Amino acid sequence: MIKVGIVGGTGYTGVELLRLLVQHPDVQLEVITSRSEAGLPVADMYPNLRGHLDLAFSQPDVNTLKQCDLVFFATPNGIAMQQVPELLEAGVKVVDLAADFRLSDPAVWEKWYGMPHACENILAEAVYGLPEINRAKVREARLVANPGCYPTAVQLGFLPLVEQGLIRGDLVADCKSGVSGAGRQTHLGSLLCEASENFKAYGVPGHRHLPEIRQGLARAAGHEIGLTFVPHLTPMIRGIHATLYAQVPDRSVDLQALYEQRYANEVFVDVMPAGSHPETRSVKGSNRCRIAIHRPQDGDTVVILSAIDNLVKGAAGQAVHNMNLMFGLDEQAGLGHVALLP
Ligand SMILES: NC(=O)C1=CN([C@@H]2O[C@H](COP(=O)(O)OP(=O)(O)OC[C@H]3O[C@@H](n4cnc5c(N)ncnc54)[C@H](OP(=O)(O)O)[C@@H]3O)[C@@H](O)[C@H]2O)C=CC1
Ligand SMILES: CC(=O)N[C@@H](CCC(=O)OP(=O)(O)O)C(=O)O
Repeated sequence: MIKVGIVGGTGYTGVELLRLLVQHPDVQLEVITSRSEAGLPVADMYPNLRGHLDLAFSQPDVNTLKQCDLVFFATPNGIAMQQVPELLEAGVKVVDLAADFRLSDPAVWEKWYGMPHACENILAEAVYGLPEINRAKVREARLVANPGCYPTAVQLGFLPLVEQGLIRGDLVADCKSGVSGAGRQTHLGSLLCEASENFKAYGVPGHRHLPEIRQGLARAAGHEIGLTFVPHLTPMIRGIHATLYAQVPDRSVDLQALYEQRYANEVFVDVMPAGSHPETRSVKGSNRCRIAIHRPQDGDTVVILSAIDNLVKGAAGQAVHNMNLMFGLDEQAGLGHVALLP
């Protein structure tokens, strides 16, 4: 059994990790931290875990975490990078659900996250944990940077086009997220009266996922790619829906076949029949990304639709997938959940 710790067990991604890990055949949960709830049995706070987990929250303490084989950080940005060097030194593997190790250039990190990077020296060894691109590297990694939720949906949607060099001009990613994407901490925009019966764009001048998506697409293409990324907040709890636009002048390419071949061996990416409309509820609670390709009759514009659950494929599920790869387990272990519909 792999001994696992979670730093930040009271947040939405933390409790989603717990939901997945209590059902994982190869995992023993050792440590679940919370500064605010230390001492409280986890199942008292999250009754969905009653009967599945007999463990209390504890204060984050690096010496206790060193007893684990792997630690997930489900904490705000800037926390993991303060403890990761010591954990790696002690032989503990790490998956960070925050952004601390996603951007390879520390200057870009500082620009977008507003603080200097605490351990630039280990940035280079961190593997960007999108298994559909980096499976082999994740298998060898000690430190995995779990991708952001929007970057997961957008990169998986654009990758086959970008890898084949089929795109002309800039890309557009028009994305919508449920409110759980903002986390469990209190802030005005997440209140029922603010977020329900409402729909709005945000972060238009520049969202911190923009450099992450551009970095991933540039690596796939071998050169920089222009991208307009506009996130929106929708009145739902879970889910991301990305409507992606690309100029693909070459009409001779069978895009449906291209996508089907690219993801043929990817159990967590479902290329739907041509002309489908993936819905967020068709991935709710599951680790799937569902993708559909639309090629209108006229013009060069291709429209790709991509849907994920932000807390699963966009966070905790992808983190468990990465753990499975890092420990040579069945990739699907603990991730067999069918989406909740309706
Ligand atoms: N929500 C989402 O859809 C996604 C989130 N992410 C990322 O995952 C991370 C967690 O997100 P989410 O679960 O939504 O966040 P939440 O705000 O819901 O939870 C944050 C957790 O971190 C703990 N925490 C906060 N500060 C510290 C600290 N200084 N030291 C140790 N623990 C701390 C909190 O518990 P306590 O204060 O009691 O210690 C809490 O358990 C974030 O970096 C987020 O950007 C990534 C993809 C998707
Ligand atoms: C709806 C909402 O607020 N979503 C969050 C993004 C999700 C997130 O947690 O960011 P990371 O993936 O970088 O960790 C936001 O736009 O800031």
